[in-house]
Amino acid sequence: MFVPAHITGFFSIHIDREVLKTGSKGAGITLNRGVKIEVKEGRGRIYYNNKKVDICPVKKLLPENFDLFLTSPFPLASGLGMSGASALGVAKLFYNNFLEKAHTSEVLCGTGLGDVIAQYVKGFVIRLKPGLPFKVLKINVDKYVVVDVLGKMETREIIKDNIKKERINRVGERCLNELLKKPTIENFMKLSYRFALETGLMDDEIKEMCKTVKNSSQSMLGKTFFCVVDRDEIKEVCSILNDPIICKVIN
Ligand SMILES: Nc1ncnc2c1ncn2[C@@H]1O[C@H](COP(=O)(O)OP(=O)(O)O)[C@@H](O)[C@H]1O
Ligand SMILES: CC(C)(COP(=O)(O)O)[C@@H](O)C(=O)O
Repeated sequence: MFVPAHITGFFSIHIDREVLKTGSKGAGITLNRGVKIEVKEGRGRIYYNNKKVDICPVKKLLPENFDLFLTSPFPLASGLGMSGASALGVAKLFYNNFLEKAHTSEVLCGTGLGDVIAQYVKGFVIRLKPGLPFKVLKINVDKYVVVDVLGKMETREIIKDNIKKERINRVGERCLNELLKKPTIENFMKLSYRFALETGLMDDEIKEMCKTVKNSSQSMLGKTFFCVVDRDEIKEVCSILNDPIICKVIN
């Protein structure tokens, strides 16, 4: 079982009394790299790249008589939707209503708001309303994405902070309105960079990297640089990055 990574460029947070209706609006891209999911009979243990871990949304979904083995080129908490991908993958294996189960577990754990929906839809995904049933604009793009993970950021700490949430929502709503006027991947990247700066979430090191690479920003919510490039730009971009991972948008 494979579930794609998802990079959110910008978003706004929408909490509803009903968990299913809780989620985010915003935009992001799904990648041809993500999480490989395998299960064996066991005792409810979760392994991520062979290391025993506790991933809240996955724990809520994994039956106690199975062990779960997750493999990914991306670390957890790097803003690439690894928690959402892991939850969606496990839900697909054990539940008919897998989308609702995965979305609900992410929301209840505070580890995600819209990743699961984007990872289900794939492509360049503009989320027009929070939660389920989803309402999205899906755009297929033929682009490469180069990712450079510089560190970690715990999603839960950010989306549960009311001061940060206010800034995220004010800037995120504005970015969505702007993107809908011109729904191109280039405009998405420009607005993602603006979002990272104006919310104060932009890491200084990533800000410097973005000055040298066009169509680049920081993945939300993580300390991860990403840029959208054409094939003939890959070599030059990789030459200035620390540990580049080359992906493609998966449609
Ligand atoms: N070594 C680890 N580093 C970061 N998160 C971890 C680790 N082990 C388990 N976790 C859990 O993984 C989940 C990461 O979720 P999140 O911050 O949304 O990351 P992502 O951006 O990859 O989706 C959290 O539930 C966190 O507690
Ligand atoms: C941005 C975020 C709230 C978190 O994403 P991640 O850190 O990758 O779990 C995402 O779920 C979204 O709603 O767009």
